[in-house]
Amino acid sequence: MTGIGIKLDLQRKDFHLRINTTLPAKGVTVIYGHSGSGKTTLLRALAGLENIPGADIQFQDSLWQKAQQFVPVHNRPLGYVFQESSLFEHLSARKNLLFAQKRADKSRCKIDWEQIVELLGIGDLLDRFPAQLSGGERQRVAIARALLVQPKLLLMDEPLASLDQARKREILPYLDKLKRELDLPMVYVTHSPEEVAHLADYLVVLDKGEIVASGNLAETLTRLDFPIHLGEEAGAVLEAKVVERDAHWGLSKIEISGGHLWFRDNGIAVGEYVRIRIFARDVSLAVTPHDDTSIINSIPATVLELEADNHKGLMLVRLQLNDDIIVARVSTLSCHKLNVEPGKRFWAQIKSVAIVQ
Ligand SMILES: Nc1ncnc2c1ncn2[C@@H]1O[C@H](COP(=O)(O)OP(=O)(O)OP(=O)(O)O)[C@@H](O)[C@H]1O
Repeated sequence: MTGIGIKLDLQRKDFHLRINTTLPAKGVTVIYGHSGSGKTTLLRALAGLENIPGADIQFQDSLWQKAQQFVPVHNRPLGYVFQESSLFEHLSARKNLLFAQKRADKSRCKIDWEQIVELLGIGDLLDRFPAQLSGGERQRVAIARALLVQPKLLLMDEPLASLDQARKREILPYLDKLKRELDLPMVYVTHSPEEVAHLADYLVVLDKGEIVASGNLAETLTRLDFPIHLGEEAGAVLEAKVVERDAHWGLSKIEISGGHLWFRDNGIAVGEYVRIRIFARDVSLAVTPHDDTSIINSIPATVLELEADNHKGLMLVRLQLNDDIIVARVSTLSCHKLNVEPGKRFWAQIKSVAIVQ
């Protein structure tokens, strides 16, 4: 098996957790849901911090739990980062890291000290004790410590939850870097839409102990039957690369799978990858590409499906642009006039693009 198989059924007073899924063993899987939906319990069961009778847990070819067999947490090759950093208070940051390094399985020394210290920007903090670190710095050291155990899987349970907004913004780029530079699968629990937009490759949405949606981020976010709104609006998150900057007009050109888009330049260098959000309200449809409108972005798109929005005058239309999917909010009248139906080709006019930062 190539993924992470999880099957469990747990009844606790009025809380019932029922999971039967296979998560990818690559990239970042985000488990997203409201408080009390069962995210932490699921992560703890996967880690072996919780022994749920009858559960089946398999990581690639290794059985971690089945019938009477239960591999305890210290024998599972994983790193765990908690909501509040669990550093040893009496040890300096360096000694906390050395402790992890000693515990590491020497046969798997893939992640090296220098690389981790550099990636997490903690070189200047190593001689400080946890009490001398800010919340964000402590979490960076805690992540480094989890990585120096040389895990095959990194589990993170709301690692930014105890931080204020400014500190969260400070740490997200480090998590982005880890994701891009380490070939390490991660399962990341959060109830923050911002962290989903930033980090998720695969999304699992939990509600009252059940998975109500799961799949690749683009697929899951753009579902019309169960719209998951990151923030106040339906929309899509896409990966893009900055390919040109036009200083004269103050614009940047980014490449997505279906073509390119221009948006307000915000200083990101050519060659950098970014994630962008395109809200359904900013996408309209046209039969032909226009140059008589103020909208500069027009991309060929095929209608996948459409569904009534929560107002009868509006429809949500799911559109395929090569490998990417976006959603447009269009009036029911326009859908009727333009005869919008699955399989038809249009030009998606995209009014604005938000960079996920
Ligand atoms: N050890 C326990 N004993 C009894 N009930 C528990 C225990 N741990 C969690 N629960 C209950 O199980 C349910 C799911 O809790 P869990 O912590 O998994 O949710 P969560 O989605 O991670 O929530 P949050 O985002 O608030 O951390 C809640 O109703 C919680 O009160």
